[in-house]
Amino acid sequence: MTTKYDVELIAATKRYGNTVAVNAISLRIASGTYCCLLGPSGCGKTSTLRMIAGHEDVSEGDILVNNRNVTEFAPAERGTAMMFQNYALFPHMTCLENVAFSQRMKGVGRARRLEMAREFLSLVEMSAFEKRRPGELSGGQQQRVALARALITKPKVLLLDEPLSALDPFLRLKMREELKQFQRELGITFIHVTHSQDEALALGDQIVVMHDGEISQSGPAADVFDRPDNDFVARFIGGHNVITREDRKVAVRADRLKLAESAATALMTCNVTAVEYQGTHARIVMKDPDAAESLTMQVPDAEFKERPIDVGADIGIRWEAADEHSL
Ligand SMILES: Nc1ncnc2c1ncn2[C@@H]1O[C@H](COP(=O)(O)OP(=O)(O)OP(=O)(O)O)[C@@H](O)[C@H]1O
Repeated sequence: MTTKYDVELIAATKRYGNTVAVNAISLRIASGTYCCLLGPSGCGKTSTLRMIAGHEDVSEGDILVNNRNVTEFAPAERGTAMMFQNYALFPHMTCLENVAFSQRMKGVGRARRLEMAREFLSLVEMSAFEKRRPGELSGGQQQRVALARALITKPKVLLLDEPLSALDPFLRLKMREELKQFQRELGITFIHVTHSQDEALALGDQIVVMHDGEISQSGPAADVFDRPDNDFVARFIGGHNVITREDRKVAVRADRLKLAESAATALMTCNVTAVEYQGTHARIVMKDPDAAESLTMQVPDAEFKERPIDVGADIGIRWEAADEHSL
């Protein structure tokens, strides 16, 4: 079966004056999938999303949505909808009016557009709040209204710019689950910008790691986590140590480093600089005296209780050859 792609970027570049925010990136996003654009601040994620949405001109290259070249199209003509970081709801309108707004702009009659808006408010379980204004809602509720407002345009692709960043940690997890559920139920493509590795791993069928305006790696979440292509991805995606072994660099996951049983089985000796107890495991930060960088090891809770490790101790560590990933 051939894969169908909803979004394709062909050597897309975004320049602001002399700043190259996005440098000739090419990317394909399969239909009906959840794609996360992940990377540190300033790497070009938002510019990429805004080029897809049509809120930002493309300096060079092309954007295809549903196999149509939309590079010169206005945002409303692209088959995409955008959900903004601060939700951008109109404060003077009720939830119902906010959701119905795009249909009013399209000239849909009042009765029909309110009926449609009610349908989408019901989809996000916000029917009971239709008469409230955004200022009278919690962050999570505002987010649901913003989602209904984006979905009412029946987009092929929903673009989400840091949609969870304004929420407290508890609500963030709950809304994260809900976004994934909506995406599955609706079967449309979601492209979600985040700087959170956890969020990208939890949500993304495809993760696109960006760095300095370029794509460092793109692939299924488990591939990007288990088989980082380079140092940047290994470090950024978290949970990996980059270790130099006889002039080659390897990545080893923090949960795959072990305390050596004896000096003879140790591959390295490190000095412990920090110990953080984290409930299910302890996070041990240590330094190889011959290297500039720190290493991190995760020790399961039971093991840590049996063999506690103190700051300042010199410990031997090892790992299995199968857990080494060459960079
Ligand atoms: N309107 C603009 N004018 C000039 N430079 C800009 C503009 N918008 C973004 N940039 C620059 O382009 C680069 C990429 O910015 P972008 O907002 O796409 O990054 P990002 O990865 O989304 O960052 P963040 O996570 O901080 O939002 C940055 O160096 C930024 O300073």
